[in-house]
Amino acid sequence: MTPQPQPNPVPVLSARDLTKSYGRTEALRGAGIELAAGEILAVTGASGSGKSTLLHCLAGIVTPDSGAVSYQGERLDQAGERRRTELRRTDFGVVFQFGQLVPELTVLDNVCLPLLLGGQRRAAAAVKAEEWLERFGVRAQAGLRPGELSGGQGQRVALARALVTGPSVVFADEPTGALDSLAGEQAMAALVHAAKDSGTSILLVTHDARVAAYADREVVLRDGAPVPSQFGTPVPPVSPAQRQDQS
Ligand SMILES: Nc1ncnc2c1ncn2[C@@H]1O[C@H](COP(=O)(O)OP(=O)(O)OP(=O)(O)O)[C@@H](O)[C@H]1O
Repeated sequence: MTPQPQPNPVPVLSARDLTKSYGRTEALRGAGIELAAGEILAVTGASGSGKSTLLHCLAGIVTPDSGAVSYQGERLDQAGERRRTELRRTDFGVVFQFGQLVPELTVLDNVCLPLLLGGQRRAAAAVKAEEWLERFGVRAQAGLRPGELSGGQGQRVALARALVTGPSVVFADEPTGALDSLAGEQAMAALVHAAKDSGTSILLVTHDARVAAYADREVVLRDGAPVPSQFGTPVPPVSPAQRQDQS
């Protein structure tokens, strides 16, 4: 018998029985999920199935109507806005489809920003930011402004900014959704490499099977709840050669 994937006994992040409605729309209907330390989990599903809402609840951006969200044993759904903002600054990294870089700041300053907000000195922040720009292959662009970057470069800068604080969890909502397939592949490969290197967990929302193939495990949402089981199914490994074939 094929062994069934088991949830990590002490997940870094977990949610159970989440519900969330917007007016009469039930975005989440009893959704549960567990994310292990260092795990890359893809949340997939049709448009409107509740993927982004689930990510927002897990990241403490949205408060569920009912159910529990726990981060390292702390109830996020019961935490105040100040604590949730603090966690997003210190423990979580967030990246969306459009990187949301600050257009007036240089690439380097964009990546320094979360460190400066966390109280680090500028010189130390710049050293760290340059390291992460290097890891994502965009150090040469450090002095440019976001408007001068290609879509792929901009998204890799956004990923560097999400990881520069050394978060435990990165929430990535369609991080390659605005990119062509090659740029998307490069950004995903860089993200997975960096996360595995630093032991960062990633919650990855995507509707793209090729992006989901980078994950360790996949949970499919349908109508606001996971199918077929709360703990998801492992994603079959996809070799780089197969990925090339698919692009
Ligand atoms: N802020 C909001 N106000 C009103 N309705 C919302 C809001 N956010 C989400 N919804 C609704 O909740 C449902 C789930 O939306 P959600 O964005 O979570 O789905 P999704 O799976 O991420 O979709 P997509 O893949 O299209 O981004 C949808 O019917 C959506 O219209």
